[in-house]
Amino acid sequence: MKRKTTPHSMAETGRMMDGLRFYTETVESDRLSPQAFFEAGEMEFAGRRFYWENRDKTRKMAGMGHAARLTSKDGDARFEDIRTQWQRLCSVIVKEEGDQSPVLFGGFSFDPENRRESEWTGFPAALFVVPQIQLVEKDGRAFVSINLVSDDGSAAGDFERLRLIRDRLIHEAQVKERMPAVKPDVLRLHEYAKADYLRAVEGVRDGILEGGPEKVVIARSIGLEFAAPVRHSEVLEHLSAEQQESYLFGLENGDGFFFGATPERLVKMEDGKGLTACVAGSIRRGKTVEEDRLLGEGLLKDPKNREEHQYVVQMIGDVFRSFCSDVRIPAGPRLLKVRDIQHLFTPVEATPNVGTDLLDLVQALHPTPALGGTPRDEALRMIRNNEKMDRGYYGAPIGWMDTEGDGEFAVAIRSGLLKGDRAHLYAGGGIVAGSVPEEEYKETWVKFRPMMRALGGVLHG
Ligand SMILES: C=C(O[C@@H]1C=C(C(=O)O)C=C[C@H]1O)C(=O)O
Ligand SMILES: [Mg+2]
Repeated sequence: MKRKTTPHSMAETGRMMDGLRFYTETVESDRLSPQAFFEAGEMEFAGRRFYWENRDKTRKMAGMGHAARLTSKDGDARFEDIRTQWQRLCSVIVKEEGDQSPVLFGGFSFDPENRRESEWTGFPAALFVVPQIQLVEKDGRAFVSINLVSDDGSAAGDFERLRLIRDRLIHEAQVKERMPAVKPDVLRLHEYAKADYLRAVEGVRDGILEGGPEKVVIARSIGLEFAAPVRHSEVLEHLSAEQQESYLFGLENGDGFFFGATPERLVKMEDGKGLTACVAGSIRRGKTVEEDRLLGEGLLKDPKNREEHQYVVQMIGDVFRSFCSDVRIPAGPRLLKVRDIQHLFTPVEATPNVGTDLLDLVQALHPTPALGGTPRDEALRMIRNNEKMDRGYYGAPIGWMDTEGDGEFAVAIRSGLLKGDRAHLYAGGGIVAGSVPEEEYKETWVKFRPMMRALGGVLHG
């Protein structure tokens, strides 16, 4: 491991003693499991960690501590608020050749206009963090960075302290016996307001039939109570073993841990390319190869599911055409099969216009009709009026950005909020004219399966 003795360019910049500086320093490490690293940070950084894996597993990240915590309470300006704060930090970065870009990781709430009191108290309209210690695994190589924001030139001592912690975390992640991951002991399952959910689906469907919006996504939540507080690293370990075709995310915010395994990309920016995906329309996996194939083929041909899907393709296409050139969308969907469910899937690629950044696309896309509906504003009003819950960060963008403008956001579905020995899990579905409430109810059970499986709950659907 390479070890620098001078805090990079701090020697020069430190002397200025004025103004904000954003220091970063990277070492490359071998043999480092990002999950073991996350777990190693439990004592020191509980409540201030995050975890991320993309779907193709070319990038895994663990973050500990907050070099900076960027938030916004303002529903309308939240994207701009985060962009402004991040750009300010990026403009004072002190970084040498070989240092990796620091990352900003976090998420947005689904609907900042939802003002219900809920389990989401303490999660602002936007919450992003720059970790003090960041592990990025890219194409199999592990880079550990220290990030430090300072405005009084006294960073050197803090840097030394963080180097010691970094080395200890690396060492623990490499050599310490990991605690065996066991499934939590579930005491109780709460099905909140099933009747309310069925009524909401029916009411929304009738509204659609009477000439209201064309599609509205209605969700519900269930609760689990455990015999003991559940360790966050264990949840991630189960999810990553069980949901290999999905993004994996975990964001700690004090005593809350928002986690999930989602198959749905919202948008990725890399090397001047913009990538997004339409994921909507669902059926369970078959018990045999043959049944699975038949279910998949049935899904591809099913008019109700094709309709759910098509609204998403239309809207995402419109957004991409207005922000990008060279937009490529396949003529029809294919299947996306993950452990517990199969979806209709249409990937989209384009070249973002000069001046369009990742947050522009996140803002314009959220929520797509995969989680909101068509037309968007009318659908959001119907969700607010019919869903008896607060989605919090469920269904909203979660992801990361670097200082170069690259990054990726996923749609935070197949997710839950864990607080000690309690968890809230969330799932919904796209309601269109042809939706049948009991069928939609069953579909939500299929979508609860990834979280239920990871948390030791009984699987339905
Ligand atoms: C709303 C969810 O998923 C969305 C709804 C789908 C559907 O109704 O077919 C499929 C994928 C997602 O677009 C969820 O998982 O909670
Ligand atoms: Mg559906």
